[in-house]
Amino acid sequence: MAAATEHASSRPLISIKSVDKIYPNGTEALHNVSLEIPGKPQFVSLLGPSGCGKSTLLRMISGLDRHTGGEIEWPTTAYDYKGRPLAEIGFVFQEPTLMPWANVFDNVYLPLRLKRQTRAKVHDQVMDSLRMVGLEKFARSYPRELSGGMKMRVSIARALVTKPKVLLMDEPFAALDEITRLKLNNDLLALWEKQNLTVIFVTHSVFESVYLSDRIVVMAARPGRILADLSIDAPYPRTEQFRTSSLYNEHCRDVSGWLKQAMAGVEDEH
Ligand SMILES: Nc1ncnc2c1ncn2[C@@H]1O[C@H](COP(=O)(O)OP(=O)(O)OP(=O)(O)O)[C@@H](O)[C@H]1O
Repeated sequence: MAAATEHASSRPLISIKSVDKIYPNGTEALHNVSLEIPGKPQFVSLLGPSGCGKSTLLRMISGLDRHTGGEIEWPTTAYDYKGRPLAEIGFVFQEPTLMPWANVFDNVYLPLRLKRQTRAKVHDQVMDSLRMVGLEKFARSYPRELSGGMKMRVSIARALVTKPKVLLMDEPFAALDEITRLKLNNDLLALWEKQNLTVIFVTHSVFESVYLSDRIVVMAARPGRILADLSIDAPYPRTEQFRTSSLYNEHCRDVSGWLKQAMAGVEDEH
């Protein structure tokens, strides 16, 4: 049994092989994208200029949309009859997309309700998820009573309530003010370290990606493709001290260099 578990964790969680995506209007959003997400939890950022296919890649991984070429495999996970992975995936979008007529508890309960779980049965599970994001006291509040940062926390709690293996986040903090964003960066890292979770995080920000990630995948546009796969070898937990360190600055400089190349569409040796 131990050997089987060991074997499972040494296999990749997600294997993306030569994936293409051409939208029906002819836009080549992804060209020959290959990426392996290991079984051991990582914090991976997808960084790149507008239109390089970050959101498209996230949607392909989630199964929300189909690629037009190549393979996306989940070697340790079964598939449903439509070929979608049965691994629990949580998705957080830039907008919190909460139901305004439902309170915080019911918004977080939604994914479990869709799985036909009764409110009574999963009450503690929903409250645990709210506790993870520090909102257990706001279970009965309505979205209109919450700040932008709190709404985003509800959205994260909703994504985590099914205990996913993978959390896909599409520019989740882009619409928030700087202070709230920095606070949520720290909270997200604390959650990630506790939950045995893989996070795939889309961002435009070099600073945010270096602070959060142990791996940054830099993408370029026209067609969307991977330019660099970088590791950020700074230890966790990361704190304000890391943000002001020379190591952080070095990584930011390096990643900025790659981003500049991505924006210029230059693929020379870095
Ligand atoms: N449903 C669609 N139909 C046609 N083209 C699309 C569709 N969705 C995205 N695209 C195009 O595919 C390319 C990649 O888009 P995508 O949204 O994945 O990029 P992105 O890197 O996430 O951009 P941004 O950072 O601006 O969100 C763009 O040229 C976009 O216009």
